[in-house]
Amino acid sequence: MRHVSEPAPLPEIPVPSDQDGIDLLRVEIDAADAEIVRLIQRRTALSQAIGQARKSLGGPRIVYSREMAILDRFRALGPAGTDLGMLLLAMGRGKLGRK
Ligand SMILES: C=C(O[C@@H]1C=C(C(=O)O)C=C[C@H]1O)C(=O)O
Repeated sequence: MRHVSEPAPLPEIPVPSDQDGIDLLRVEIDAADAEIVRLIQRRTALSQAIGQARKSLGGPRIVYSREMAILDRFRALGPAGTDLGMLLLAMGRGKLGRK
């Protein structure tokens, strides 16, 4: 099976000393947010496709061991990271996640 490799470490960001420097960082934040939204949409679609496949194959709705492994990765971002990971898992469940 193909594995997605870990992304390269991020370069340090020098603290800007003027408004132009701040504006430049804001351009990068806007680009990062757009990419984050795109990736969340992609992640949600991937998760829902797997959920639908498992439903039609008669498998479980949720695989807790896999979800724990995913939350481990988000733990690197601190307590808010775990919350974020849980939100992403909930988005992936979509209709399947509702009782
Ligand atoms: C997508 C899957 O199904 C569910 C959704 C997951 C997710 O969004 O990452 C993880 C585990 C399962 O509860 C999977 O098993 O990989």
